[in-house]
Amino acid sequence: MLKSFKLLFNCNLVLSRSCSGYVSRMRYLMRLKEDDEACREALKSGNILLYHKLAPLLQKTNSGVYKLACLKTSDLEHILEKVGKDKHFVNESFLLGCTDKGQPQFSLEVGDLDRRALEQECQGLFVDLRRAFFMITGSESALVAKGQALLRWHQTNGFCSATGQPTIRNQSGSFRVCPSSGITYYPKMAPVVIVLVSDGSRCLLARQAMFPPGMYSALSGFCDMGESMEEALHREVAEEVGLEVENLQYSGSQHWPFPQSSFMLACHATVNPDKTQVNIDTAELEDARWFTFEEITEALQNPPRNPKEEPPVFWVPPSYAIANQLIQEWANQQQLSRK
Ligand SMILES: NC(=O)C1=CN([C@@H]2O[C@H](COP(=O)(O)OP(=O)(O)OC[C@H]3O[C@@H](n4cnc5c(N)ncnc54)[C@H](OP(=O)(O)O)[C@@H]3O)[C@@H](O)[C@H]2O)C=CC1
Ligand SMILES: [Mg+2]
Repeated sequence: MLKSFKLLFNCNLVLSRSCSGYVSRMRYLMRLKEDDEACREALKSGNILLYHKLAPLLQKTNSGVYKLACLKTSDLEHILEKVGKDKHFVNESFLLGCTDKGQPQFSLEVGDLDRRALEQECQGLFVDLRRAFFMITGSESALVAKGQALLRWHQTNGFCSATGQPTIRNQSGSFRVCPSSGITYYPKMAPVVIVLVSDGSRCLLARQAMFPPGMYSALSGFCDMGESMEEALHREVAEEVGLEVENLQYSGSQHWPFPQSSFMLACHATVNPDKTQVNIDTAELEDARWFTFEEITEALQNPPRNPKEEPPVFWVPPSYAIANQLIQEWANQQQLSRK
């Protein structure tokens, strides 16, 4: 009894400590978003992710793998001066978040500066984001995507859509405002549903003509104005493959930076095993097919190393994509039900 009480007490202590750490970090970030002066101050001791025309800077570690480059602000000021730019340019950075230890993180676009000179000074490489996703670890993927998305949003929201006047950012970059109309613009994501449809023993994957050769993914589509996630899901499956789904089960969500920021809402769904005949909307999809557990397991176990150079006949999106999570979950569930 005493032992279990102690255990409970210790658990609560750990929970409340980690919780208060999380809460204080979120409150700190909230203050940086609201207080320009505090944000400028935080930048001085922060880390900055660099992007050249939206391509993030990666650095090779001693062990030969690539990681996202996070430069100290003071180091970056020095580098900027070396490539002929005023060091105060760092103030153009946007706040992304903070590390577990409370160190603020920012992103900065340096597309106007000489790419090669910067790469040399930073001992790194600017890499297209899609390629970068194959080179860095999963935990860095969300941060690098967020950094790019925020930069892109600011680049395309420089003018008020009501007055045509330039909008002005706050220091953190959490909004832009039009001084003339008073309209405040906040960074936006477009909601997208993504669904893995199963008939009980197979799952349905599709490909668009623009996908890399051989890659099939779960069905997806943008939500229409005023639609719920469930309505969008039913509609997209009906539109794209002519099927009626049931038993929707929420799986998770993900911010997706391509081609603009999407907010992916991922679900599983089933169809009646007697009604699995697909009728493809060829304007949207090049192909849609039912895949067996064996085909899926093979694809999950053997992801292509370099899909551009040696595309396999069939492969699924890589692990950083939420489509991969859906496919993994489906395969795990199939495995359990076969035991
Ligand atoms: N993370 C993941 O695992 C996955 C992510 N995705 C992402 O999901 C998103 C949507 O997928 P997709 O199946 O192509 O979508 P849809 O099935 O809705 O098809 C795209 C269509 O939507 C139009 N469109 C483009 N942007 C928007 C918008 N913001 N709102 C409404 N309609 C729009 C396009 O028109 P137009 O003719 O102008 O191009 C195009 O006709 C994409 O960004 C894709 O990259 C998809 C699969 C997996
Ligand atoms: Mg679609």
